[in-house]
Amino acid sequence: MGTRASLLGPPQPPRVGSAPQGLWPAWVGWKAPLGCGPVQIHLQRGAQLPLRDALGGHGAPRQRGRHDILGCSQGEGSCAHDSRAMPWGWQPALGAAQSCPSLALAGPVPFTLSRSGASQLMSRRIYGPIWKSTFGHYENINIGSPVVLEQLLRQEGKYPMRSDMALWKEHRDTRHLPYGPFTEEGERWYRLRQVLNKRLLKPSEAVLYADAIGEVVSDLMVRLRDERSRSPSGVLVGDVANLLYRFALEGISYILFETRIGCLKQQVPAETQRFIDSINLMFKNSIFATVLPRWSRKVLPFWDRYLDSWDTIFAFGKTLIDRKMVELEGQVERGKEVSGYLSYLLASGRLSLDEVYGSVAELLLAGVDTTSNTLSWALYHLSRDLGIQETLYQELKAVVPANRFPGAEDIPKMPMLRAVIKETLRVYPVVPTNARVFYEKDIVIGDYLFPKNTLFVLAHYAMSHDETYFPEPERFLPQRWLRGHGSPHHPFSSIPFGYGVRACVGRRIAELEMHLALARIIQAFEVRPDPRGVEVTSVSRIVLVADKPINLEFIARPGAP
Ligand code: HEM
Repeated sequence: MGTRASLLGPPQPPRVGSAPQGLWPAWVGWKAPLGCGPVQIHLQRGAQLPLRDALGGHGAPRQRGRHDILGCSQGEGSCAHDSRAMPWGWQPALGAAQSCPSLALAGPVPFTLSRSGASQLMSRRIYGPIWKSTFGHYENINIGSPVVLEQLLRQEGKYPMRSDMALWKEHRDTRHLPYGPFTEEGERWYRLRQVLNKRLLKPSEAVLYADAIGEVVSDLMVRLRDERSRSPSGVLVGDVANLLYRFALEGISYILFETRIGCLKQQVPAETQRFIDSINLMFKNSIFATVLPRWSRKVLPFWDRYLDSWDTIFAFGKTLIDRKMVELEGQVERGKEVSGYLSYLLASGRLSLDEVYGSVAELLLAGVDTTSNTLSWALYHLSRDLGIQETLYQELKAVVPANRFPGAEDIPKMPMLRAVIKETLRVYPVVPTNARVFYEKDIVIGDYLFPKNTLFVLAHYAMSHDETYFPEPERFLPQRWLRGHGSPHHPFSSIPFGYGVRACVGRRIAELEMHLALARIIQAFEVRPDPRGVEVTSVSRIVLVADKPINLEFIARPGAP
């Protein structure tokens, strides 16, 4: 049955150590080896046809042109493909002068990786809606069309798998810790998600955290005013992503632990700072663990540092959870009703205490860079398009009286506010590449059958920048999401929170945080660009981040509460 057909894709990169298929199985901008050639893949049915012919009627592979365009001629140049699977298909790209807030403390790392989704776009343009790429011995099938993506994702089974997260699992296995929602698979994952989803995923349940988030937003505003007043002009805030990182970490910690951890204090508590440093160290050292051969773990310090930083992350969570346990026991003894997410998890009786430790650590990690970077991009664009910002401000003024702050009940009445976040996530899908492995069954797309365990890489950046669905895709136009405006787009063309039962569990919390914070900032300030006119672009580093600090001016609005 199995036959070989040429499938377009970049040439074979060299092997760099024993990149595990998992956390970041493949990500370094690699040098093209001698003898770049068309990549072969086993396909069944429709034998001998290039896959792109079957899908879109494109012509035969333009092998030479492909190499020229990708700067991948024999023996020189480097192909920095985005299309390799990461934690969720993410790619870290460290080494630029500025860094993602969570990585900033770790200092520069000697790797420079892919710039934004440009290479995804390039590959999609050259190869069509679906193409193959390889890294070491890993073969990826890249999906760059929402039509094909829909065909693929509609075939998901009950237990979808993103990628095998081997590196994270290694830590849990070494330390005998349970897996969380990212690392767990199959039936056990399903059971975990059923518990975690409750009290997080339904909009009506997420809204219960509005007061907690409002409290953290108030502290963000205090910090923002403080930083601004300390600038020479009295209005400039440098590196807003850093401030928003502290906001997002405080917000998600407050929701998860029902405890404030002091990220927005002028002096961050030492315990919290150690925890923040450990997140950075974990990401940094996992990069070494991905690219360096296994034997080097015994002779170089990165592996121990990787494990140690995870231990600190878990220990931080464990301390807060244990503290809460004691508090809860007291409350239950006094016959008091318990509320809050952690209380719910602990009281549900459906997770062991160990499972709660494992899940909370992974929820915490997922909920910080994602929201803070999205908010930073939204502010960056609003500062550059004062017309859009004014429309948003007028909407806000019409809905929220000047004597109070915006609340969760106002959000449904503010379509422009929601459109700004949607458009931000379209232009900067914070997870630019996701992945799926269908381990339960073979997959049919068009005329082709992919054997089970094929790694599909979902090129979300390319899809949400496709002009077929989003005219002038590089322009920030929130109005395209407003009813009666803009052209219809394919439902799978921009899915920043993923799809189906494995989609983001924190979506509603993230949206609530972003909407409330943005509304409060715009209510209080007119946001203007850095007067030095610094142009910022995106780079893929685990999540899509700014390539340099975003500095913005915050001009107080008269009469703001
Ligand atoms: C702008 C904010 C966010 C974006 C764009 C985002 C995006 C995503 C995406 C694309 C996925 C993969 C979905 C899939 O494979 O189909 C995901 C998974 C996940 N997200 Fe988020 N996320 C955000 C915020 C959050 C927050 C605040 C939390 C924590 C409360 C969170 C927790 C998670 C977890 C635990 C998973 C793994 C779910 C699983 O594998 O079952 N995310 N997110």
